[in-house]
Amino acid sequence: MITVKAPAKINLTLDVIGKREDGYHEVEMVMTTIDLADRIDVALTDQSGIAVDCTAAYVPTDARNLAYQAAALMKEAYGIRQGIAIRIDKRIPVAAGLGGGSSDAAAVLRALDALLGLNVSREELAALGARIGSDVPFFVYGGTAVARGRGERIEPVPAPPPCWVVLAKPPLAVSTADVYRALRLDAIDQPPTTAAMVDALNRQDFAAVCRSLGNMLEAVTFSLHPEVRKLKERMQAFGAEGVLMSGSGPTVFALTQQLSRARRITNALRGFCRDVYLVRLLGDERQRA
Ligand SMILES: C[C@](O)(CO)[C@H](O)COP(=O)(O)OP(=O)(O)OC[C@H]1O[C@@H](n2ccc(N)nc2=O)[C@H](O)[C@@H]1O
Ligand SMILES: Nc1ncnc2c1ncn2[C@@H]1O[C@H](COP(=O)(O)OP(=O)(O)OP(=O)(O)O)[C@@H](O)[C@H]1O
Repeated sequence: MITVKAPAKINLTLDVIGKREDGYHEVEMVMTTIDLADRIDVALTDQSGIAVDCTAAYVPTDARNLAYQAAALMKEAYGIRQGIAIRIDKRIPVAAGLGGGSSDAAAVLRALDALLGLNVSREELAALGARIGSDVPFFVYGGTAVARGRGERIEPVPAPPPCWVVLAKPPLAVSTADVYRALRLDAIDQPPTTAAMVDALNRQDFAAVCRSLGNMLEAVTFSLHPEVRKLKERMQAFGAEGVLMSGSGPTVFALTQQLSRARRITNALRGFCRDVYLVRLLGDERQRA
């Protein structure tokens, strides 16, 4: 048996470039993994099938589970005859914009590769992951990266300078497909920020990282759920250096380099939001692992 961590991500940027023939959107975004992670046990069994068990009762454990799909793809691609048992200790909020399901899938791809000594290249694992979901290849790499295409083309970049991340998830689930469907490309009124973010990361300039935060899906989720905009405004008022919604939402995060400020924001948020987390970014060490 092997136990692996499946970290959540936040989007530092999310630029939508256009709509593609296949229905997906062409994006350019910077994502970074954070120290909030599911724990996943993966074991080989005598039975031939795949069994998934999850501590969160409302997450499906059948073929709809992205970790299940990862195991099924590995079985097919590498002729694995044994059964596979997966146990997910769910700590990442579900349908939150933090990529929990995608990270679980990537963790299972990496775990089976290690457990069976397959030595599959990262590129090949990422290509398999892309068949499960647009965010899975990013999690095969982890760390900080620019994702292009529909999210599957990954280019590692330096992690942001060390800082604290305060996350707040309002009590609602957001469907990524619904948000992309509601997006009107001709109504986007903010400029892309990915190039400026990559420049800020290369220069390790924290103030510029905060200035370059941007997410073109934010306005869409705000219009579907006005309370998410209110949450962002509150977090800004509490004095965070940078505040943004992650992915398709509804989680909003704040960045700050001062622990005392991070604690103050966290405590202020706890008054009216149940799901609040104070975590660190995962730095470059994951990128090298
Ligand atoms: C919002 C993000 O999480 C940002 O990281 C990703 O763009 C979404 O990644 P994901 O959840 O892995 O998405 P997928 O499972 O591949 O797609 C879910 C649905 O979102 C829409 N979708 C997703 C990615 C993309 N580049 N364009 C899209 O239009 C499609 O309608 C798709 O049916
Ligand atoms: N291993 C899993 N963990 C969580 N949800 C899963 C998993 N497998 C499938 N799902 C389904 O996927 C849906 C989205 O969950 P997830 O937590 O991955 O969303 P998300 O964080 O918004 O992801 P993204 O930002 O990639 O869109 C859930 O409603 C759930 O039913």
